[in-house]
Amino acid sequence: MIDYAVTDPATGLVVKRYETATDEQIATAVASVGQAYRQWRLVPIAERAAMLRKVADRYASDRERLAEIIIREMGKTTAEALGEVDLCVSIYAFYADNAEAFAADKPIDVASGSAYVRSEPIGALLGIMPWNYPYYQVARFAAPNLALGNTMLLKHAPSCPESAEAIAEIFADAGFPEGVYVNIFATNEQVETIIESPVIQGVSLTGSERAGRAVGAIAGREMKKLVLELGGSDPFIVLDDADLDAAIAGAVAGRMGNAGQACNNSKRIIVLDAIYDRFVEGFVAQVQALKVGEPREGGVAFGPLSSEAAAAQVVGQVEDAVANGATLLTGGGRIDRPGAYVEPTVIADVQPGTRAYTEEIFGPVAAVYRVADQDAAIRLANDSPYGLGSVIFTSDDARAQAVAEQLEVGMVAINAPSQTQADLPFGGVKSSGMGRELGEYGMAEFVNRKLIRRA
Ligand SMILES: O=CCCCC(=O)O
Repeated sequence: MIDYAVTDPATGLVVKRYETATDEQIATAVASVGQAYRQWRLVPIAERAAMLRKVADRYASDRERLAEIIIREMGKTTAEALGEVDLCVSIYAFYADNAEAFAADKPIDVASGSAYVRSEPIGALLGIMPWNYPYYQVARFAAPNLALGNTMLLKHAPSCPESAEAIAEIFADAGFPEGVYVNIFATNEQVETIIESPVIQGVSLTGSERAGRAVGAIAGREMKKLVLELGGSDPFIVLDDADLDAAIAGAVAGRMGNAGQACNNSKRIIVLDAIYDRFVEGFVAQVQALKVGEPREGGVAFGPLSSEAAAAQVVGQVEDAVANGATLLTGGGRIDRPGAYVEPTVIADVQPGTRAYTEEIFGPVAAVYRVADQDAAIRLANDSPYGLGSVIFTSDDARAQAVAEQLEVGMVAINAPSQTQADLPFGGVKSSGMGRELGEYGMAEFVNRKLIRRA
């Protein structure tokens, strides 16, 4: 049985417990999103967009209170929590401004007669979202799909029930009719039943590869459209002509943001031999200088990890790496204080075939790799089951372009750490998932592109 509860990772104390839904409540919720869809799809898109604008305004006006909820739920720093709320403002505003244009009819040139494609919603959807960005993960699924006319059930992470309720309340206050956005505290068994329901036409999951495979298997069996945004072990490639200071600062920010708990953190720092020693010296010094502490304290780089289990898992992965030939350059352990704190860590010499080489490490641990040249960097970058994002630092744009074209990933950032924007598509290939969120592409997944032609 999943236990929905807020447990403050800075103290380990349970703040509040929530009731898991009964099977009857789930059945009612499924029926309600199915019924609401019939009306919601007929509401003019401009009216749906206007409601999203109200959602954006509410995130903006309530940002401190909303930020405090996620600090308590998963230990994010105040600055990062406020940053996440602001990102949500931009996402809801982006779809409020652009949904109508994205959904406009698309004429097709035909030899005879006329034809166009109309973008229609497909029905009620299920969203399954994780704890690492409790508001933002929901926003990038909900905003484009509500604008398009789909309705949705939202199953949030068991550790995020307070933010899950806050999100549902914001939609209700913004005027979304009952049944258009419905939060559910569901079990995994109930999730399977929901996907099996003929009411549900699609599933979007952001989370672990394991969860993605489990939900994907059910959705595949039931022939439900699927978007998966899973893990990553993003390469951060530093070529020998890179601006070293910028690359070091970018690698620290790209790896340690959100305490290293983002799918698109730069988890593997791949550095050309010619500058490796200088890079590592500067990188380790900056990682050691990071202040880790109570998430509400000014100047902290990060607070605790999301839970005791998360901290134990990360430290276990580092210990396993070191036991299998990796070198610990700094950190590697728990911080001696109550709460799920882990030291900022750098490891080198990670051996192919070991867990740290292939697994995603979801915490403040950077693995640095020395490679002989650009081709070796590309080979190593692609030697991963994942293919989400990537970063290239070089002062030669032609080299950046050549490397970008050879990386097996969904996103490439040149001379800057990965940064999410409402208007840019987000997603990966290989075990990082399928489909795209954000930008125009984010409204192009759960859509019926209906052809209408005339003789
Ligand atoms: O875990 C994935 C979160 C993505 C964070 C981002 O978009 O920056």
